[in-house]
Amino acid sequence: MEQQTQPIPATNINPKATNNHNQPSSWAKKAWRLLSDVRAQSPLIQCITNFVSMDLMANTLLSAGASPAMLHSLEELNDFTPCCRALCINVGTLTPSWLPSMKAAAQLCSQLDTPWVLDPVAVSASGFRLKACMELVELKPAVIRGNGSEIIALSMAFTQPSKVSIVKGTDSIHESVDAVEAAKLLAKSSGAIVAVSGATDIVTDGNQVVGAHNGVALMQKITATGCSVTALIAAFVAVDKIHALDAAVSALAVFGVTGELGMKNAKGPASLRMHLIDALHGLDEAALESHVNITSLS
Ligand SMILES: Nc1ncnc2c1ncn2[C@@H]1O[C@H](COP(=O)(O)OP(=O)(O)O)[C@@H](O)[C@H]1O
Ligand SMILES: Cc1ncsc1CCOP(=O)(O)O
Ligand SMILES: [Mg+2]
Repeated sequence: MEQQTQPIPATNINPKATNNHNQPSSWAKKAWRLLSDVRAQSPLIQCITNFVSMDLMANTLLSAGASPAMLHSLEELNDFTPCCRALCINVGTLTPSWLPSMKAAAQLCSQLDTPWVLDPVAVSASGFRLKACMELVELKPAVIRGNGSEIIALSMAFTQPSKVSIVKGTDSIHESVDAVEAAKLLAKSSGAIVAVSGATDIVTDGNQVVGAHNGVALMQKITATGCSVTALIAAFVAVDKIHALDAAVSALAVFGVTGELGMKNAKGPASLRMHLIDALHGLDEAALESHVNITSLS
């Protein structure tokens, strides 16, 4: 049953808040509708992801109401991938033996018009990884989500390959706002919605730029929060593939809000990890509406 809409406290109405209808509360309503659809439809989400993230990613999807499946065997794709509503590909612990599965699954999704989402973890850590990510981008992801350094490097690989800076770790050395132009270029060249996570999560289709300002800095100190929010984007895109930008913004905002709510009970990264999952599972419309902070950055 749909819950009653709560009035929004005046302090939560941001004059720059943006949406398709120019109504301040519209983004919160959209995010709530998408989360409700994920809970109602429980879309099956295939995740071909790194070993570090499998646990948190699966639990994040379950807490949101989706149905995660961490299947990556090439032999299973023809049977399994067509049953999925969306696919999440994450190159965090990439090896040559996994890449053919990633490409085959992405190709299947493109043929079936099933949305898929790419997380280019540590894209510039090696030439092998960078080439693999570029090949995956050619297979038309609906959304690419990375941190600032990853999006800058991946965008640069297509525009100025000789200038790709090597970032060896999985953590960003850039602020997300430093990656806006790179994200726009990557979105235009790939056709994907590009999302950059950070203190402000930025999402663009190459023209429109939206910022989601939720979350807490301690989320960076839990490994695989980035991977997990990418999978959450896949779940939101699964229930509204026509509006991938709205789905990506909403998923990032919802995850950020659960970080803020989880932080109320957390003592450090380990307990935040637990409380964040609990907060996602229990999130209601009133809490979402009063915390969501999304603005236009165009
Ligand atoms: N300084 C910050 N303040 C608030 N939230 C943050 C901050 N940095 C990262 N986050 C949040 O943490 C999650 C993971 O983002 P990030 O750390 O950028 O990804 P990755 O782990 O891939 O590097 C995202 O939901 C993001 O919004
Ligand atoms: C530490 C690490 N090493 C390879 S993948 C991975 C997890 C990265 O997760 P996230 O990008 O969400 O921090
Ligand atoms: Mg990451």
